[in-house]
Amino acid sequence: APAGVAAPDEVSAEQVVSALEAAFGVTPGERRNHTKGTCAAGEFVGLPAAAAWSRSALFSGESVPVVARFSLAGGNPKAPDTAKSPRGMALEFRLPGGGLQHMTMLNTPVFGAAHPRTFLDLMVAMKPDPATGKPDPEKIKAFKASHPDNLAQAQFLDAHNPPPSYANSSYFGIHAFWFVDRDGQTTPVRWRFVPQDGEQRLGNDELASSPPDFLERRLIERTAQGPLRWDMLLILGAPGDPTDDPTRAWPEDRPQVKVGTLTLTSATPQKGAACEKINFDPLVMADGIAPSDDPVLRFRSPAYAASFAKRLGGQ
Ligand code: HEM
Repeated sequence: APAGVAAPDEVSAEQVVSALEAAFGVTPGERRNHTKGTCAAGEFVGLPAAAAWSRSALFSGESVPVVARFSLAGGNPKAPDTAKSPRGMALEFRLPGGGLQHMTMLNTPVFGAAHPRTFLDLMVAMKPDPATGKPDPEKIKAFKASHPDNLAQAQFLDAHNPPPSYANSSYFGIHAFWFVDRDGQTTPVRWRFVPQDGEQRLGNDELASSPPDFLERRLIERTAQGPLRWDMLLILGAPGDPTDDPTRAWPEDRPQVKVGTLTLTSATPQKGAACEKINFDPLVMADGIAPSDDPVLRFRSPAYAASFAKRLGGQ
């Protein structure tokens, strides 16, 4: 970059967390992003056939306890459950021997930023205009025009209404990761969790008529009725597939293999529950799964740490 101009990735975690705070305000003691959420718990059973690609203890075939958190994107603790924004599913797998594996996913197949700079610029553009209390449409327009890497996720969110329940959505790992087998051979992969309850979306009429809060209640009711399951699908990358760009999907014809099933058996409001004080940093990984060189994946870790440190300190 020319002198005095920041290179695309010269963005600090503190800058991004400050921009989230300016865009959404601060709820003391709470997450700076994905503030509204619900805890859940259950187990994951991996398929031993996945050992062909990963030696992770996830795929031993034994039951692995899971602490989960579902959420709405953004720092608004009162975000309406009809908002056409991403929904999150964060999983902490508690492996035998004490190891941890995190998967922190969204219900969009791609992300809205190829670099941390794009995410920062979006948060800056979303800061409410003091005159209206709302983001300035001109600033959003200018952001979109100057950040084409935001387009794919924005188009997906535009074209797909949100789900009526957290239980009726797929969740995508979005980034590429490396699976590492027993011999140290690596395979580029992506993954998604597909609901056995089926994918559903609110109709436009329901979008207009639904109350602001229904996701938490429906998840609690659904898990009280019986086990709630997602299949974990592994998508195998081919040579040349991008592993460093979360805004670009891989071709649809890549092999998809079922590698396990997540079962959730309970859900509770987040206050005081097990998921509340977890930092679902996606770089918390156990042996057998490794991060790609995706700059957004790498940046998430310090950003989550900055938010986590503040909220643990009561800020
Ligand atoms: C530049 C990119 C990103 C930044 C700066 C960012 C920032 C953050 C921050 C600060 C938090 C709150 C952390 C905490 O206090 O515990 C958060 C939560 C979350 N993020 Fe991101 N994020 C980014 C990209 C992504 C991507 C690509 C995904 C999905 C693939 C994602 C999914 C989530 C989810 C699901 C949560 C809620 C986790 C929980 O329930 O605790 N984020 N993000």
